[in-house]
Amino acid sequence: FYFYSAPENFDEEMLRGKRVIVTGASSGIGEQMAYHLARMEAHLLLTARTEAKLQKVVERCLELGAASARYISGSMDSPSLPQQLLREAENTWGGLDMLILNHIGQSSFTYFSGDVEHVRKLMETNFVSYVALATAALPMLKESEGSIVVVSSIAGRIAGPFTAPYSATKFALEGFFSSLRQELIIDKVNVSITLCILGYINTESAVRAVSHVIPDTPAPKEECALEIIRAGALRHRQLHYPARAVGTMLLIHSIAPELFESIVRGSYRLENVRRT
Ligand SMILES: NC(=O)C1=CN([C@@H]2O[C@H](COP(=O)(O)OP(=O)(O)OC[C@H]3O[C@@H](n4cnc5c(N)ncnc54)[C@H](OP(=O)(O)O)[C@@H]3O)[C@@H](O)[C@H]2O)C=CC1
Ligand SMILES: CC(C)CCC[C@@H](C)[C@H]1CC[C@H]2[C@@H]3C(=O)C=C4C[C@@H](O)CC[C@]4(C)[C@H]3CC[C@]12C
Repeated sequence: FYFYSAPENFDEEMLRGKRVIVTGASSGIGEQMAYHLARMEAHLLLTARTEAKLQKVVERCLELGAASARYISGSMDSPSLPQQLLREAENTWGGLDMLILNHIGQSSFTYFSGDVEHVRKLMETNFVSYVALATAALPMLKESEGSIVVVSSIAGRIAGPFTAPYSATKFALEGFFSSLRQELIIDKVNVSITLCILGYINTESAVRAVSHVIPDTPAPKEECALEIIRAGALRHRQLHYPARAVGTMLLIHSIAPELFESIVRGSYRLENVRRT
């Protein structure tokens, strides 16, 4: 389960002075990752659409001890932003050590409405932009023997109802980055790729989207963010968080998929699913 040349133990010092890009850093797990990295004295380049929120996150990062912190705002459905971001890293740092791909476009937890245009756009935001960012970052990551961290979901491994477009984008990520990882190994390029398989996390947007349907208690975003950074720094190929819940779901699904799916459907408050 470990990428070659993986260090054994995590030490927060590993991130000190490292040059890190975090996408989707204005809220949720991305914001929490920025705060952890700031505490660890990393150099930060953050991105999301909302400038006012990014400004506040950058301020807080500087208070927490970031070696430096700046942001570029913009939408990842625009094809120019990935290049712009990596150019900024090159110009200000002359390199990059870690690329954390975390942003997602808005999607609602409901029956597939038939909106194909939404699927096209979500693919662009949640998947194609990840490919574009990784592609633009690879030359610098090769040079630094750095890391790519891809934040995905259990919904990118096992599809439940009400997440059809979102699940599709997350399944795509695993296909692309698992293939790319092997090409890097064949080419003896020491850039690690960590895929994060997350369960339900207590970010504002997730709780708002699903708490009326899913009665489970979500896991804490702060711990989740730290585990993602840890897995990336240790060059692990995969992270399950929360480990026990995600591990159990994957295991049961692999043994008895139909039974698993019916248990999931049975646990939802279906009468509360909004039909729009
Ligand atoms: N929370 C959960 O239960 C789970 C989350 N995950 C994964 O974790 C990651 C983070 O999720 P979470 O923290 O909950 O999400 P949030 O909704 O809290 O954060 C999403 C981030 O992406 C940004 N964003 C939204 N639209 C765009 C866009 N078009 N272009 C660029 N940035 C955009 C948002 O900022 P802004 O609006 O300012 O652009 C925000 O910073 C995602 O990859 C998600 O799939 C996986 C499993 C479960
Ligand atoms: C294998 C699964 C069928 C088991 C059920 C686990 C459920 C409870 C968990 C696992 C993954 C979770 C979703 C997720 O990954 C990300 C988002 C995006 C966010 O904007 C809105 C919430 C949403 C849809 C989460 C909703 C809750 C999900 C389905």
